[in-house]
Amino acid sequence: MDTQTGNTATAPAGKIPQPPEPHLPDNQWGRRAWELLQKLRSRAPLIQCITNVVSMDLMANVLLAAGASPAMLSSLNEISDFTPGVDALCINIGTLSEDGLASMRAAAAVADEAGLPWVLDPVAVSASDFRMEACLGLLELRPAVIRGNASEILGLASARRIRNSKGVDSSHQSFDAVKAAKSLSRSSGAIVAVSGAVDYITDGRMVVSARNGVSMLQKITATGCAVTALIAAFISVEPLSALEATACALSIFGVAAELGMEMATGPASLRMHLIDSLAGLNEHVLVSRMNVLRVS
Ligand SMILES: Nc1ncnc2c1ncn2[C@@H]1O[C@H](COP(=O)(O)OP(=O)(O)O)[C@@H](O)[C@H]1O
Ligand SMILES: Cc1ncsc1CCOP(=O)(O)O
Ligand SMILES: [Mg+2]
Repeated sequence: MDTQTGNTATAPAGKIPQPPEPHLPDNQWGRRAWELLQKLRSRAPLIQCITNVVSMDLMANVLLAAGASPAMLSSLNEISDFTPGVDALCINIGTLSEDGLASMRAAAAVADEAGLPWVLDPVAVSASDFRMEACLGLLELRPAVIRGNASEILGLASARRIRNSKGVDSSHQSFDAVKAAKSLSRSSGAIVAVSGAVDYITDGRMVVSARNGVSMLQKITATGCAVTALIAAFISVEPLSALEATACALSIFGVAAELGMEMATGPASLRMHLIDSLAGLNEHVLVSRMNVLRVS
């Protein structure tokens, strides 16, 4: 129940105020993830991605394999016609330009106004003042979820470019950014996910860890971008439980990578087998492999 209004229907994460989500027992995550994946497969939500040029192919294919319908439309001239009709929006600043930023702002403003959930991926936010300022401006348009690697979350949470950041890859471990993630979640109203060997997801109060995945994911470009888009797809079918939807998306992506790794001989074949494994994922395999635990 919304603690401020007394309504049983609550605003999606990012649309403050947001009461804490109830705590899901550790042994229920597999069942919950399967439920959400089935919803996604049956509804085929339309996910608009305004993203970097490196990631478009993998992102669209991961969304399709999961059951969503991706659309990489990004022209400013199309936002007012197209964005109000989407189920969720994914914004990724990986190859940011002036024009791209104008589209991102316009689309996020439409989403905010319409109550559509949207997700921010602050790629390499510490690389330039331009990126940092762009992200800080986008935060004002209330993303439901922010997903980044540890260096990105540390930078964005401090609102200052961190010195030891290294382009798009992380120079920190995910655990090192948990405190920053909680603080960013509280200041932005968004669910914040830090990816890495262990993924951490927080609503500013509780922290959940998702422990699936394989280290070779770091050797395939745009896996972080793709999992952010997957989060957008999951929150579109469960907007009132954005923390659970985010943890399930990260975990399902990790399980698909583990299954793919059993057939892969290197990063290129892992990319292919990950997509196949995601498309073919069944309940038994998902439930037996999922490894999500509440840590605080
Ligand atoms: N060492 C690792 N072991 C297992 N999974 C990993 C590892 N590093 C990253 N991942 C996974 O790879 C995906 C991309 O995460 P990450 O590399 O942190 O993002 P980015 O590509 O944005 O830097 C996530 O699903 C994450 O869980
Ligand atoms: C290599 C590169 N350069 C700009 S965006 C990009 C892709 C980054 O993808 P990810 O954040 O998923 O590693
Ligand atoms: Mg990234």
